[in-house]
Amino acid sequence: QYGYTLPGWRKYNLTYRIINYTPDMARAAVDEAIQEGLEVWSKVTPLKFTKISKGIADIMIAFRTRVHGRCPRYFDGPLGVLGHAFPPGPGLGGDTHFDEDENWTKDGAGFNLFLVAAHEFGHALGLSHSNDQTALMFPNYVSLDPRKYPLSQDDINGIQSIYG
Ligand SMILES: O=C1CC=C(NS(=O)(=O)c2ccc(-c3ccccc3)cc2)CC1=O
Ligand SMILES: [Zn+2]
Repeated sequence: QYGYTLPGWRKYNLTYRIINYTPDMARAAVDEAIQEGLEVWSKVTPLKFTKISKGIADIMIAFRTRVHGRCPRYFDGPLGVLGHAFPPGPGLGGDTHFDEDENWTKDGAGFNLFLVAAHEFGHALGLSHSNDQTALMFPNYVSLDPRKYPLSQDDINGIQSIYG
């Protein structure tokens, strides 16, 4: 069960923009992993996500290493933290960064971008971590088959408590 949920976005139509691409995967595979990571959540809420290719999106997505830009959180090189996302809000709110020092993949090798993205987008939408070990919002990465990796009831309860 969730400890707490942060206030969510006060709108259902959200935009996202992929600022840069990891060299680990084909661009189309990154686009697909991100889109599917967002669809995990839009399937169970009224949320709609629209991809834009310039300007400021609600959810700005980037691959970064170590200290990066004006981001208050840093990455730690290979392994360790894989990504971070900021809770809903203006500016940095909703922005999601992935650690470029990881090996991003679309299958079981390295870290599966779809899986980590789905988890991070949970944070970008206002969810905290779940203590339900079958939940997508569980704090530890599990490399289950990403396509059959359904949301747990705990994830659904959490997101619907914000955007029901
Ligand atoms: O707020 C935080 C702080 C630390 C994090 N650690 S992580 O980047 O190594 C990470 C851990 C687990 C996942 C994950 C959990 C369940 C399913 C898929 C991914 C994703 C990223 C991830 C995160 O979102
Ligand atoms: Zn960052």
